Amino acid sequence: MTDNVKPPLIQFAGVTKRFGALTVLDNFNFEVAPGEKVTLIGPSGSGKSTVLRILMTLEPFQEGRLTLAGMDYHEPGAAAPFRASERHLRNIRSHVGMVFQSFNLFPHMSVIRNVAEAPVRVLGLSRDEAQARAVDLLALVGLADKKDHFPSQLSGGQQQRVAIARALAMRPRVLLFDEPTSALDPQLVGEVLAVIRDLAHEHDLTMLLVTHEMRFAREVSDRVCFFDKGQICEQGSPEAIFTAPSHPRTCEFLASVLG
Ligand SMILES: Nc1ncnc2c1ncn2[C@@H]1O[C@H](COP(=O)(O)OP(=O)(O)OP(=O)(O)O)[C@@H](O)[C@H]1O
Repeated sequence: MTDNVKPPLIQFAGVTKRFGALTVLDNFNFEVAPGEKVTLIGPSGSGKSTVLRILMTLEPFQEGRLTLAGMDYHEPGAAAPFRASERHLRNIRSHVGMVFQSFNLFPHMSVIRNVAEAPVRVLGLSRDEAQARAVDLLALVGLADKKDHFPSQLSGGQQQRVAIARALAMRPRVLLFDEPTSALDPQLVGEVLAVIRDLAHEHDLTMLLVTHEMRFAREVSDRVCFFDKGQICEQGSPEAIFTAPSHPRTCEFLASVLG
């Protein structure tokens, strides 16, 4: 009989992360399979964003092991805090896309250049190749007609859709979303969630999301993890977590956010 279980794409093994005296992750273990869509939910300050920021190499961690597609974040003999050379971190980062709360577009570049720039500079694509890729991705997020606009000419929802296209342009192994709609006016949230929902349903991309949008988490996730004080207290299918949570902290949290 063949074993169909794929090795994890992401593996946190006993990771500890401290900010000075504050321990945010304590011996944290977490795996994500290729193609899986996983949502982290939980109270403010529980460490959800820190997990994404570590994956994006924006934060070092002190103990344990983290791998992405078999690549170890730490290099033997490399110095703290990252215990990896800048070159090594850059290589890992090129496989990870991240969409932040604030869209962080380059204000002086047109929309198409915002999307095409990193594939040229980091991946070495020709301008023509990168622009063709950008045109396709702008069509995917419904912004083909805005390619020559500048970020200041777009709504927040449109800017966030450009940020999604920009992250996809690097063809990442994993796409991270850190509260992608928190900075948006309520009437603009839907269009961004719709783009992410389509991506989740139609692509085999691995996605890790931190969101306070519970209905959305339920719709897009293969697995929902409830986070509290740097630990996953409970995890399971959206159905299991939202309709039959078993951990008292999950029940308390969901009662507070769902009313
Ligand atoms: N750069 C930093 N320096 C010091 N403490 C930090 C730093 N970044 C985060 N923290 C602390 O680490 C803890 C976890 O923060 P994190 O942002 O990961 O939580 P979160 O679950 O994503 O919360 P939220 O839902 O509010 O974004 C918090 O207590 C936060 O104050």
